[in-house]
Amino acid sequence: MGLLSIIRKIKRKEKEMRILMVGLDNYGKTTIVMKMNGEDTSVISPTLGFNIKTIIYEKYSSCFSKFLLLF
Ligand SMILES: Nc1nc2c(ncn2[C@@H]2O[C@H](COP(=O)(O)OP(=O)(O)OP(=O)(O)O)[C@@H](O)[C@H]2O)c(=O)[nH]1
Ligand SMILES: [Mg+2]
Repeated sequence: MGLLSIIRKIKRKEKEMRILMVGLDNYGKTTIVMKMNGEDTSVISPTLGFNIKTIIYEKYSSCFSKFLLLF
């Protein structure tokens, strides 16, 4: 069994989902992620660069990322 198949097997067991959130500035991406995580959303500042967050929801752990796209 190769290393890649071992990693795939572990990931399948963990039921990990990776979600990439991309959108225009000031569209509420961070607010959605913070609300889902039960965090206070009264003071939110613009995300600089990108942000990676892990949320444990029941058996699932989700990873949210925001990427800065450069053209
Ligand atoms: N009225 C209203 N305001 C919202 C809503 N969702 C977010 N906001 C506000 O919109 C502003 C921007 O929200 P953010 O969550 O920082 O948006 P973002 O997409 O992460 O922005 P960047 O990090 O700059 O890309 C904040 O002041 C929020 O309070 C909504 O559903 N309704
Ligand atoms: Mg943000």
